[in-house]
Amino acid sequence: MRVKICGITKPEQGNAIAKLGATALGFICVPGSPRYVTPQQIQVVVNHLSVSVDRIGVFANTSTEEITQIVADSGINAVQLHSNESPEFCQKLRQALPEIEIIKALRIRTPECLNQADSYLSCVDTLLLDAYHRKMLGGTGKTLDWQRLQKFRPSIPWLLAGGLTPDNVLDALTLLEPSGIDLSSGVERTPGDKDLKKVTRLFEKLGSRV
Ligand SMILES: O=C(O)c1ccccc1NCC(=O)[C@H](O)[C@H](O)COP(=O)(O)O
Repeated sequence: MRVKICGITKPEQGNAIAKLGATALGFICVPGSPRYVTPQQIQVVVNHLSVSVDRIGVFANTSTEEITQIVADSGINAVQLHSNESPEFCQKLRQALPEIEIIKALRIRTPECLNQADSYLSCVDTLLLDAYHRKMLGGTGKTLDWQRLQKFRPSIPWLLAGGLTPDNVLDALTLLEPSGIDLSSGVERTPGDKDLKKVTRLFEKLGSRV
């Protein structure tokens, strides 16, 4: 199972989290987020990595040109689209960046929002389900209603996000079988400052599932 730890801002934390077992690190390329990092800051974290992990840039309504530039400048190998990007936009991005994994995040406000997934299946590699928040795009700490996701079985891989913590992750995984999980605020001290003790506890809980 993939384990993405998102909102990395510090090189030493990124490296430690990768060594603890994360298969992907997420970098917030959304100005205004308390976890925002520049392409140059991402590059420093990437250069510090002593193990191989996916490096996922998180974007919100950014142009294909800007994303392409940030990919070139930062060393990321996957792009997560976390706002209202259309399937047409995803298709355009795929043409611009054929070698890069494209992850489309769906923020689930009502059970009907899950139906949006169908229109992205042919133009992205991976889906991510996150909780909806009126004012924040991500990193909210809000959980999804896992019971209602039990019939969500898309034909492409998907990641479960939204309010996961070392304490509740096994409850979620008892109900659901995502291809991976994504955590941010549940393993932090403050936004952008990861708590390595919480990350360690997460991997202890996950055990052989990773
Ligand atoms: O984390 C942010 O600050 C953020 C800002 C703008 C767009 C997306 C953002 N995060 C996206 C993520 O992938 C988070 O890991 C995801 O929302 C889960 O966060 P959490 O509920 O805190 O585990």
